[in-house]
Amino acid sequence: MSGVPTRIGRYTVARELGSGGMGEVHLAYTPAGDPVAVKVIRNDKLDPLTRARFEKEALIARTVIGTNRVARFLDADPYADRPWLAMEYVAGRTLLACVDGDGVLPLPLAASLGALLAEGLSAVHAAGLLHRDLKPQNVIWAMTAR
Ligand SMILES: Nc1ncnc2c1ncn2[C@@H]1O[C@H](COP(=O)(O)OP(=O)(O)OP(=O)(O)O)[C@@H](O)[C@H]1O
Repeated sequence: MSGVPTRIGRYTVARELGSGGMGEVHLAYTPAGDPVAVKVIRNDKLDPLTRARFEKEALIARTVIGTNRVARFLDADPYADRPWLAMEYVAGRTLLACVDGDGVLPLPLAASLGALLAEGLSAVHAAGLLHRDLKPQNVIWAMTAR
């Protein structure tokens, strides 16, 4: 973890789940012990432009509704020293890990997955947000039915 505090907002950080161009995503827990995923802007991305983009995304993310194909927005502080956004933790494997581990998806499964992704993306677009980075690392095959 690059200088990430052990507490972010009311959440206790447990471990890093992954990282991307703008931030790191951590598994953290609420005071009640429920898991959440908290995205924090990377130390080297605290420039005004990235902050402004993150602020806009956090504002819009709370308006994504009507789908359980997108991790639910919970809370955010885009004005913190290290701006953060908390969302529902989705336990499972990324699509990349599934394909790397198990091989290419059978066609009917790939087609169903495409339909589910389109459902999630259309809810994101309806909220006025462009994903801009849909890739197998960002698709999580949830362990439990949703
Ligand atoms: N809600 C979540 N629940 C569980 N794991 C998650 C969640 N969100 C992200 N992750 C994990 O964290 C990794 C990094 O996510 P992140 O959103 O930072 O990816 P990115 O799109 O590459 O980043 P960026 O938007 O900064 O370019 C994902 O590949 C996934 O494994």
